[in-house]
Amino acid sequence: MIQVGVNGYGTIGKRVADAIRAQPDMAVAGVAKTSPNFEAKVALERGYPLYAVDGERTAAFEEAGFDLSGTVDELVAESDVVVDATPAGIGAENAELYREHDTPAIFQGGEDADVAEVSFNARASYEAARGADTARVVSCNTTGLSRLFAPIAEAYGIEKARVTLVRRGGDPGQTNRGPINDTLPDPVEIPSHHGPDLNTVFPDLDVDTMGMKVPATLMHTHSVNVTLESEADAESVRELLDAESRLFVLPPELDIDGAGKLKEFAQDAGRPRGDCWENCIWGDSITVEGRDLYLFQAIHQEADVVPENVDAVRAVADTADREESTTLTEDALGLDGRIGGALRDPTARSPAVADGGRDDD
Ligand SMILES: NC(=O)C1=CN([C@@H]2O[C@H](COP(=O)(O)OP(=O)(O)OC[C@H]3O[C@@H](n4cnc5c(N)ncnc54)[C@H](OP(=O)(O)O)[C@@H]3O)[C@@H](O)[C@H]2O)C=CC1
Ligand SMILES: O=C(OP(=O)(O)O)[C@H](O)COP(=O)(O)O
Repeated sequence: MIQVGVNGYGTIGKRVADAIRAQPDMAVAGVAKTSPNFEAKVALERGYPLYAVDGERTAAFEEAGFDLSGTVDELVAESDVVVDATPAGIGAENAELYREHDTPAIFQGGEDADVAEVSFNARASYEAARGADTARVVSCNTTGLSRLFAPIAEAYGIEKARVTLVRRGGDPGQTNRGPINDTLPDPVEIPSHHGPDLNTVFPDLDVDTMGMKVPATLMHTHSVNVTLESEADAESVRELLDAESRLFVLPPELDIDGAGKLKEFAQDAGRPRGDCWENCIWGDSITVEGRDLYLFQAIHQEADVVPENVDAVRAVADTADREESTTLTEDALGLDGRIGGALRDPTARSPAVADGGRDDD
């Protein structure tokens, strides 16, 4: 069993902890937070040992009636691998602690690329992370684009890619985020940070990205244009993408017009928290004109990096190759590349549903 500490139990950390717990070869050593809020209560109810970020915070947890197992320093000492899911910039501050303990660490996309040896995407850079001391799971948007570009580059070659990213303003619980009544070029500079970030995964990819922020919380939407190096047709591209386990090519008969129905579908299908771990590509949007491919995809920002974090743990622990790890991850989560797979077989519920994961306590 790989003992995994999760430092930062917010939007990403709580999902990663549940996904780790669902794996047959991993256990959650504990989770760490700064404040004794509802997520601390959920962590304890799910049976995760709870740690405070430092000794100064322990009194607040105790006053709120939450039992602590210690501080982050002790959590790192208990862990074979740490997943750092703290807010952007805090991960870099924590890097020294992980080094001191000689504990391999996985960082998130809010950190600069130089926080880690490898920019990680399971489809594109798994092998580069094997046995590394540090890896950074690239951001939700970069993860979504890496999953898309890897098979396209292998099958057709990419001469040039152009992406407009229509980004959600904040996550559903982030009441301090916006915009609430505007559509912003964000960042206004071109390329947005996503293009250079993609180049940390695909050094030779010629890609331009433009970012926006809009008053939405559910998902990001990407408008993608790829000039291919060789001829293709829409049907063969659809088949290529449909064969990828972390890409869900939406069939038109589902009549899903946006992120709202996607989330509803995921909830109806029994996905924990209504999470869409896969990229959701509108099949009808896949169009090829000459060597130009066009499509729209939705990225559930809270969810797509979750299976990637699980694979990153196996990569740095060097316990499995890419094929073994991604298969294990997907089987344990019930990630079927369809979202509605569970609907077709009512007895086949995701093991990660309802109780937060595998019950091995
Ligand atoms: N949200 C998203 O859509 C995505 C986020 N990411 C990246 O993932 C990372 C985490 O983001 P997200 O989950 O949204 O962040 P959240 O703010 O939702 O969660 C952060 C967690 O870290 C805890 N925390 C705060 N400060 C510290 C600290 N000094 N040490 C340890 N823990 C601390 C918080 O605890 P408490 O609440 O008690 O203060 C909270 O549990 C960032 O790098 C982000 O860029 C990547 C993809 C998508
Ligand atoms: O990593 C993300 O987005 P990004 O790829 O646009 O930087 C996550 O959606 C978090 O972004 P945020 O910094 O807008 O919360």
